[in-house]
Amino acid sequence: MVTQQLARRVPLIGHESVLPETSNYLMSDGQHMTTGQTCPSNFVWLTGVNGPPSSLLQSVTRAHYRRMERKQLQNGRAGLRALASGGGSMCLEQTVSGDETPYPYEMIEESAEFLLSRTKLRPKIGVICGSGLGPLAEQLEDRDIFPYETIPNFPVSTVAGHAGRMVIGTLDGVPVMCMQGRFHSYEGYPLWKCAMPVRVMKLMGVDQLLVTNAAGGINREFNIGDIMIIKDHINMQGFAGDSPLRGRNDERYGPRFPAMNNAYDKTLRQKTLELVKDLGLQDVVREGVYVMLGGPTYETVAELNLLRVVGVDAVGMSTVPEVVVARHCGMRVFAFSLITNMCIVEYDTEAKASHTEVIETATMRQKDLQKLARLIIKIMSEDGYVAGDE
Ligand SMILES: O=P(O)(O)O[C@@H]1C[C@H](O)[C@@H](CO)O1
Ligand code: HPA
Repeated sequence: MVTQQLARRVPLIGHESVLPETSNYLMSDGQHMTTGQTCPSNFVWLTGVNGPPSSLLQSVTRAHYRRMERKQLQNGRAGLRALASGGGSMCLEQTVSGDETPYPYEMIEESAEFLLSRTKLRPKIGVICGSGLGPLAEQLEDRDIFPYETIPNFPVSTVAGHAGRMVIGTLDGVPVMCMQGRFHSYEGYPLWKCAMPVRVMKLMGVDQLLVTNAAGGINREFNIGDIMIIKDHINMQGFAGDSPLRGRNDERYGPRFPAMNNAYDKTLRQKTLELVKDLGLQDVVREGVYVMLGGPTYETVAELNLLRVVGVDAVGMSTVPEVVVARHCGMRVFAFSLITNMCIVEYDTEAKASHTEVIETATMRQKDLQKLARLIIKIMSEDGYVAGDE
């Protein structure tokens, strides 16, 4: 409460190096600083608009600082860390690289505990719904629904076709937690933040993950509406030095250098391929290699030609960070792409890739996608995989 009032009442006024007039500053680590002392160089001051809100500021505790920090991170204005307050001012440390630092274990734990304390279900299977694939979550029964903005430390979805809710419920009696909407790096989120919900799932007890996405078909044998089971990926952003695991490694999740061969579980793929016949989907289900590009632009003809040469079957803008984080913490992963459009590889055409086409194809294929998702969840639950089983 106090932090919200602060956020509204105190504008940013600029940089100072010496503490202003008020004599006693409470540091976020519980220490005091006094007038004339020099603050560390990266900081800014907040000062009351209509006179000093001193009683308000003095009542700001360390917990409030932390909450404010999270608000700043969530609002995308990461990098402001409460350092000291007193009288009419508050000193905020500017951590310029703040948003590059993955959330500490405790913040992920806080999100997990928030959800666990509000649902009776204990899902061991997680699902991430891609663009236009959110209706999968409508299939769940006994649902507890959590809009992302209500979950501590969660980013928010900003893309059409991504509702932005965590839905926990049962599918054919199996408890499942389902992200109805995901986060992409083109929305401005660092890769670790795109994938942070996977760690929340992990701390809630999830050990198998079904990841879905919409993708453009590069393989010329594919058709719009096909479903490609992902057998491998090319982590293009990894080539450029970015990774959701970049930064200090937390061994509580997994090792510094996780293997990424067999990222997409072979047993699950084989069983699914055997059983799609029973769903009548054998003619539309394929296997292939997915590449993630950063987006939000769709690809140029030259880029698509390059991707085909290196063995890519479908191209998208997601999934890889989530899979990397899931594999790092020992989850078993199955992923599929809905081929929502065929990539345009001719120069001489007026045709254009569009998100409208992506959503329309996804809407058209909902029923089959739901059948397939049910099948995969059944296979996962009957297998009874426990993290680390491999
Ligand atoms: O979230 P996914 O990967 O399913 O969404 C794809 C990639 C872009 O977000 C969008 C482009 O149309 O669809
Ligand atoms: N390219 C990249 N991402 C996509 C596409 C595409 O053609 N279709 C759906 N997501």
